[in-house]
Amino acid sequence: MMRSLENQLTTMFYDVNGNFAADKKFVVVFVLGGPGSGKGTQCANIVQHFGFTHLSAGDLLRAEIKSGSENGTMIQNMIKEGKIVPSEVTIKLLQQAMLESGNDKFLIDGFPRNEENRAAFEHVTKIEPEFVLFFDCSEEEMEQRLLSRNQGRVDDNIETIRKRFRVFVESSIPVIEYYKAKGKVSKIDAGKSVDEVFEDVKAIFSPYSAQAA
Ligand SMILES: Nc1ncnc2c1ncn2[C@@H]1O[C@H](COP(=O)(O)OP(=O)(O)OP(=O)(O)O)[C@@H](O)[C@H]1O
Ligand SMILES: Nc1ccn([C@@H]2O[C@H](COP(=O)(O)O)[C@@H](O)[C@H]2O)c(=O)n1
Ligand SMILES: [Mg+2]
Repeated sequence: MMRSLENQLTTMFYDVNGNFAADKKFVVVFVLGGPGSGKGTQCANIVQHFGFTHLSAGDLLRAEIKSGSENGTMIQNMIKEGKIVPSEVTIKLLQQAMLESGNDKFLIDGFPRNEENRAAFEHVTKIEPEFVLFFDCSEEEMEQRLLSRNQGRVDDNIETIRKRFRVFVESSIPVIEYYKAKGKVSKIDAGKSVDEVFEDVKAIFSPYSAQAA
C-alpha cells in the first residue's frame, strides 16, 4: 500500500532526533511587506541574479487549491477573506517545495505572516532566517498596484485588500518587529520604481553574488 506523502517526507527528510533535513544547511531569507509592496516582483529579479529559489507561500497555497486537495476549499475561503491559513498547512507546503527544489538557498515570500507562522516554522524546521527583506510601501500605493494587477486573483478587490492591510498591520508587522529586535531586518523603500527598488535589493544581496547559479 502506497505510504502517504507525509510518511514518505518524514522518512526521507527527518533524522532519528526528528530534525528536518538535518544533513542540509539551508540559507533562508524571509521576504515580507504589505500586499502589493512588490515581494513577488523583486523575488523574480533576485532569482535571476543570485541563484535563490523563490517560494511564494501564497502561490503554494493557490496551487494547493487548484490541486483539489482536502484543504483546498478551506484555503480558498481564507484567501477570499484575507485571513492567514493554519501554519501546519503552509509549512508542509514550504518544506515539500524546499526539498523538491534541489537548491539550498531560498527566498520565502509572504511568510511568516504572523507569530504562529514564525514560531511553528522555527520549531518544525529548526531554521533561522539569514535576514528578513522588508518592502516598506504606503497603503495608497499598494492599493493602486493591486487594483491594476489584473492577475484574476480572488483577493484583489477593494474589500479583501482592506482586510489584508489590516491583517498585515495587526499580525505581520509584529513579526517584522521581532526580527528587527534581533538586528535581522533589511528595510527597503518599495514605493520607488521597480528598477530603483532592485538597485537597493542588489546592494543587500551582494554577498551572495559570487555564489549565483
Ligand atoms: N516598484 C513598483 N512600482 C510599481 N508597480 C509595481 C512595483 N513593484 C511591483 N509592482 C506591481 O504591483 C503589483 C503587485 O506586485 P507584486 O505581485 O510583486 O506584489 P506582492 O507584494 O507579491 O503582492 P501580494 O502580497 O498580493 O502577492 C504587480 O502588478 C506589479 O507588477
Ligand atoms: N504565510 C501565508 C501567506 C499567504 N497566506 C494567504 O495567501 C494570501 C495571498 O498571499 P500573497 O503573499 O500571495 O499575497 C494571503 O492574503 C493569505 O490569505 C497565508 O494564509 N499564509
Ligand atoms: Mg506576491
